[in-house]
Amino acid sequence: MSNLMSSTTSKIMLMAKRDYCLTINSTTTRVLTFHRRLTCSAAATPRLVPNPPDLVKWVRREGGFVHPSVRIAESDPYGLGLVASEEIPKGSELIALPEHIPLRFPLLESDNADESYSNLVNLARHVPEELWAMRLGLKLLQERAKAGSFWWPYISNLPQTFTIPIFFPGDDIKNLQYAPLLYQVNKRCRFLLDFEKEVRREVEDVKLEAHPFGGKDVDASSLGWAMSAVSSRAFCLRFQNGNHGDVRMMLPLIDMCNHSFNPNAEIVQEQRSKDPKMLVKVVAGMNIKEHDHLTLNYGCLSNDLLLLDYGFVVQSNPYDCIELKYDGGLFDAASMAAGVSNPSFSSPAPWQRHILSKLNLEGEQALLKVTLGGPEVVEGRLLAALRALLASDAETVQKCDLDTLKSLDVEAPLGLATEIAAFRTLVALCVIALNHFPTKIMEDESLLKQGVSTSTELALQFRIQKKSVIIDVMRDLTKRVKLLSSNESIVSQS
Ligand SMILES: C[S@@+](CC[C@H](N)C(=O)[O-])C[C@H]1O[C@@H](n2cnc3c(N)ncnc32)[C@H](O)[C@@H]1O
Repeated sequence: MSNLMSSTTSKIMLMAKRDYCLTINSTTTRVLTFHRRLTCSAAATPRLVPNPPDLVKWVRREGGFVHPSVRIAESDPYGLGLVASEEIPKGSELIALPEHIPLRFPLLESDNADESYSNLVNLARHVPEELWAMRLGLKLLQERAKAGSFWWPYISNLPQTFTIPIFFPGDDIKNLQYAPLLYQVNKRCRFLLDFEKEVRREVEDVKLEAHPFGGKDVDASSLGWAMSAVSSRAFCLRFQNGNHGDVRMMLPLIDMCNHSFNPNAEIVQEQRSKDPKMLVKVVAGMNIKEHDHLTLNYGCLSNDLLLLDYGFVVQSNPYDCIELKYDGGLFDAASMAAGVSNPSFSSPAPWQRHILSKLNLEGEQALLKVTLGGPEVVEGRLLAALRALLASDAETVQKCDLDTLKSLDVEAPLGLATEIAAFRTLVALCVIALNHFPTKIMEDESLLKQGVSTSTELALQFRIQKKSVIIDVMRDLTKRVKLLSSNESIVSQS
């Protein structure tokens, strides 16, 4: 329960002042500061410099290919995007980039032997794997600071600000109303503040030639900018040859494509396209009409990840879900509210414990986070646990394999009564989860209508979507209970 929409006030939060800044335990430290207001409207997505060089021309000049009917254009409300100025047939090559254009962090010492580079690699070692975007962000900052960088035509076209929650005013972080996301935002803010100190310590006595950022000061704000630029734009390419594995890189121009779960374009890698000159290509996945925006699928991502890494939320996102903690006390309470007498979640029998261990819901390494929503509707481990713990006898359960217990497609593997009890418990859990949100969807919607800042709008949209996920799960399960109950009454009548 502790993980579920807790109202715990976070110790670290971003506070709204005239600019955006970050505070720790109420001691104001101006670190993440932007002199322009956060906004995501297209016309107001300022780039790093007012009139950056033409990116299309640069890619072509460097040996890349850009389809003659592809243009950079406003893509309201998504910022800039790529648009077809004429019809483009399915299968057409849209963009191709040679090996030297993507921006990556080559960790091979021989690739870059100078001292400033080794210092950069040393800094990157302080970044945990899950914050990989900061590692590549260090390389981006190095190139941003370098006079005459090869990538300046690309970097100067990057947005000046991002609508990512680490830059939200404190009130809007709270407005998200969802503990798992608040936890991630706070963790990232804390990391940036600590990393700022680390970077300053490491470069303090370094001479100018060896300075990773050409002597320029790097604070939490610029680190946050770089991390956000990378997390919202980098792609992960998979290499089969040369032991590269997965490599994250920034793909100039390709990263002007906005996201859709039904994209009209796709990325093809050099191995598949059999064109050794080009590292990566974008190809039309369907016929693209004149004025259509080119879109790529950034991945099957929940709104938590979309907001945290990209700064936007998708309505009715099929991959959105809510997190719950598997907790005996909470599940007993939900089960009793659903009309089950004497549920055994707090004190499972030894055979039930055995199943919980197999589901990794018990034991030292147990993973207690379970999810509702998304394509699965109920996470398989959670469904199997409910079915097994609400079943009356060990024998019936032990006859079923774990995959059957985990599947929502297998109807009532332990009998109708157990299935109805499991679904009713889930519906009661949904009610508890919904009641944890301090506001109702209708209140959120009327706040949205009042005209709010971009960060408030994003926070409101995010929490509306989370509540909608819960309501959709409740609807789905209630329908299943009704169907099962009618089957049950047919069985008892006959
Ligand atoms: C890879 S960049 C795409 C180019 C970007 N629009 C620009 O102006 O540079 C990703 C960013 O575009 C915006 N974006 C992309 N797809 C979006 C979508 N479906 N809804 C809202 N914003 C989107 C978000 O700001 C995201 O962080």
